[in-house]
Amino acid sequence: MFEQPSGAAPAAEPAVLVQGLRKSYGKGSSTVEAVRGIDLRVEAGELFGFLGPNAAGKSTTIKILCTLLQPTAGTATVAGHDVVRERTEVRRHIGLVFQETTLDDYLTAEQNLRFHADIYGIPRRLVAGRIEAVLDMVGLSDRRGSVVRTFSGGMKRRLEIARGLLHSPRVLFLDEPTIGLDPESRSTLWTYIDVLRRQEDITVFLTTHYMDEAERCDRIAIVDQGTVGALGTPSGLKASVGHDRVRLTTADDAAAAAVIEERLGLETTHERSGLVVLAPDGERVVPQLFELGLTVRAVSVSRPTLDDVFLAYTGSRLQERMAAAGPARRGGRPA
Ligand SMILES: Nc1ncnc2c1ncn2[C@@H]1O[C@H](COP(=O)(O)OP(=O)(O)OP(=O)(O)O)[C@@H](O)[C@H]1O
Repeated sequence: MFEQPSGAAPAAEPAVLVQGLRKSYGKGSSTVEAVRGIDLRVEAGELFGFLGPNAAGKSTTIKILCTLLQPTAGTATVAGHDVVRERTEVRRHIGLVFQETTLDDYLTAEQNLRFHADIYGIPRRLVAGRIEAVLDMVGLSDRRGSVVRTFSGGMKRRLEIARGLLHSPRVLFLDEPTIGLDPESRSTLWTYIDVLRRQEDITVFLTTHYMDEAERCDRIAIVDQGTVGALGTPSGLKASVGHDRVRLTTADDAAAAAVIEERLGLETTHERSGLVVLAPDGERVVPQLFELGLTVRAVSVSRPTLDDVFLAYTGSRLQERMAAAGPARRGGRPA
């Protein structure tokens, strides 16, 4: 029942395996069902994304996978270890970067990393080399001696990723890694995430509400109200919601619609912007429109986006939901 990543043979042991996962907070009438039965399988080496609006249950799921919360029901394994019964083993194999920063502002970048190396019991002879490697990976080697409070938001996030990688985890969890960063820092951070995926044999599991970040993933799960609405590759999910849209302005849109439907057998709709032709391959339709002898004044082709996928599977647009939640709701708990 689990969908495999395209092109890759399923590995013997998945990086993450979740079955029937549920989590409720509180008791009685104030119970919040944050996760309502999630199943998923993430293969080793994947960049897997959890895409969803505020309060969808993304952070709750990630916290369960990182052993920081106990599920109410269901099971989950990470790197082959049960998140409830084998917490120590799970923790040894994972790296975490959460929304809230947990760096010590008064220590240097290197001191923060050494502190982490001590906690994880990384053998002393390996520590210097490993610190060098992870700082290099996130482009902070030349700032190793600077105290963290002098860092920008983007640099801090990169240092946190370096720290998460220090003990060579098999799965790196990133909970909204670019939240609060400006567009340039977001883009820089993604450059480094790409570098680390090339250099480390690692699975990355991330949560996001940004469509462009979801596009970068090998596969994504669309999460809403504690359940997975859809799961697949970004291109597969987009293909699953249907057709390209060819927008047209003609001398007579009603007459054009009739000709297109009759001669090309394609469905049309009228929108404020003009006539829209729905076609499996929009680019092929454009020359056919001219061959029909229509007086076309403007034409454009657009493909379904992940936002269209989100709409198809949840009944509303992600950005509308985020806007409705408001800036004060970001990362917050229920009022
Ligand atoms: N400690 C808690 N106590 C009570 N309710 C909680 C707690 N943590 C989360 N919730 C509730 O569980 C639901 C899911 O929250 P969660 O943080 O998992 O969502 P999310 O998708 O990560 O959202 P965000 O993008 O805002 O971080 C929300 O209704 C939230 O208010």
